[in-house]
Amino acid sequence: MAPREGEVTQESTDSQRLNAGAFRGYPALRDTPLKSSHTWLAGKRIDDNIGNYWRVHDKLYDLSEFVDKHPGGRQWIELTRGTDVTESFESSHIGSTAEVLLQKYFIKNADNPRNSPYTFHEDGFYKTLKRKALPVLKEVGTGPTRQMLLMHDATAISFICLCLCAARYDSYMLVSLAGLSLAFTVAMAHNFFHQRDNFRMYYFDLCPLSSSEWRVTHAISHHLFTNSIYDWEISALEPFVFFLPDPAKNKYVAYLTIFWSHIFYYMAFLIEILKRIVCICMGHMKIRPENLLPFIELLLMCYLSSTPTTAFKLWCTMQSIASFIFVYAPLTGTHHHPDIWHHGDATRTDQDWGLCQLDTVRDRVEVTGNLFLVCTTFGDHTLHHMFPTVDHSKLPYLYPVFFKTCQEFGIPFAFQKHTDMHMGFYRQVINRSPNKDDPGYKNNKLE
Ligand code: HEM
Repeated sequence: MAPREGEVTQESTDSQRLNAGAFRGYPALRDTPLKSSHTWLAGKRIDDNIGNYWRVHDKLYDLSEFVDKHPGGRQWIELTRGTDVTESFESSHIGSTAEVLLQKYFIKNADNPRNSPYTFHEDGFYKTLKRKALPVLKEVGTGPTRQMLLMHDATAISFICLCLCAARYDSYMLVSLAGLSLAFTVAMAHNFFHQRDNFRMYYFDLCPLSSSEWRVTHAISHHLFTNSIYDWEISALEPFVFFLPDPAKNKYVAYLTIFWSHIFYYMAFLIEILKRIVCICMGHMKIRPENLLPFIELLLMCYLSSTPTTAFKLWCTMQSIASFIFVYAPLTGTHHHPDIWHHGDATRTDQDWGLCQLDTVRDRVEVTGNLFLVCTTFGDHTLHHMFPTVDHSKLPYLYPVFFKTCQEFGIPFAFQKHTDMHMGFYRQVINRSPNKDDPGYKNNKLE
């Protein structure tokens, strides 16, 4: 698709193979070698070009006074200064309280059109769905159920116990179980870092990933611009894993991806530590207290194990197993398949944000209906993308209104089989042919 009028061209270079699609320009700093939340936000500030304000739709607001008052926590507002937060604002709040409050901070109308192509029309899919979801959520609430809290605390406690026992007895069997518990704990913590500040979101930091970093690279970037060139999770693995259907994609590298993606699953957590150290040294990040949790685990294991070398080996084994389990499920089960929209594929004419989200995500039938499997393997993913701040334990209540809205808008929503999604992931990483068909569900199933 041709770039729109007024395209931001100063950031584009000849080395960029991809066009901007429906966005105004190719994202600034997208191809920087060390990709982090810092570089993504810095790039977005350049592209959105609104100075020190916050943009919601076509208006600019000064939220400086609101940072400490935000019920969702100061970080969401603080981090997004100088950017267009329309998608975050719309998807994080279900009722009208935030919208009414926002008027207090109005400064002026924006001079330029939004960089993002997504729309939120009152009669569009997303706003209609939100209106239908509101009475349901008023009745059941948006926060976690007791079962959810107990399940999460139980996996966290079992992780700590297994990790310490593994070190005490130098046991690779126990440390493998600790790795499994860690993966479950971290996956469930993903549910919590999307919500208002709460201590369970820090369970995410029990592994070398960072909840604070993921609020940007995952909650703000991936969730709002899924599978587009603004999705950090798409650009972060390039050039090793190239998800976009680019005809210029190197065929041999693409096939090799199938091989090295398996190594990546194991290494992701350990690579993250090296990346964090480099980012801290470059001044892109500050050490946060929760970042020290994996090192505290290592120190405790050194204290209990026969030798520090054994403890280190056990710790690396535990983190690698957790890494494999945590990374594998979302990567192969949610967003990647040749029939799912990726930047470069034909785009729908109606760019309603909710409809575009539907084009980029699928749900596996095998995990739906089981809260533990949903939370540990990224199930109920479509509804989670529509309502990221609603707890996973409350999402099932939204299926009736979701199905009804899909029916109203002629969307033949259907669950997929895990094997279809799994094979689709490998087909997508070697896929070099952009989809010319309209995106969306086709004949109710993926091939
Ligand atoms: C930068 C974009 C923003 C993000 C990512 C964000 C995120 C969040 C989150 C995660 C929650 C907690 C939801 C929950 O757990 O129930 C929340 C609640 C809330 N936020 Fe924001 N927020 C943003 C901007 C704003 C702005 C600009 C306002 C108003 C000026 C606002 C007002 C509120 C209010 C009133 C709540 C309480 C729940 C509600 O009434 O919807 N937020 N926000």
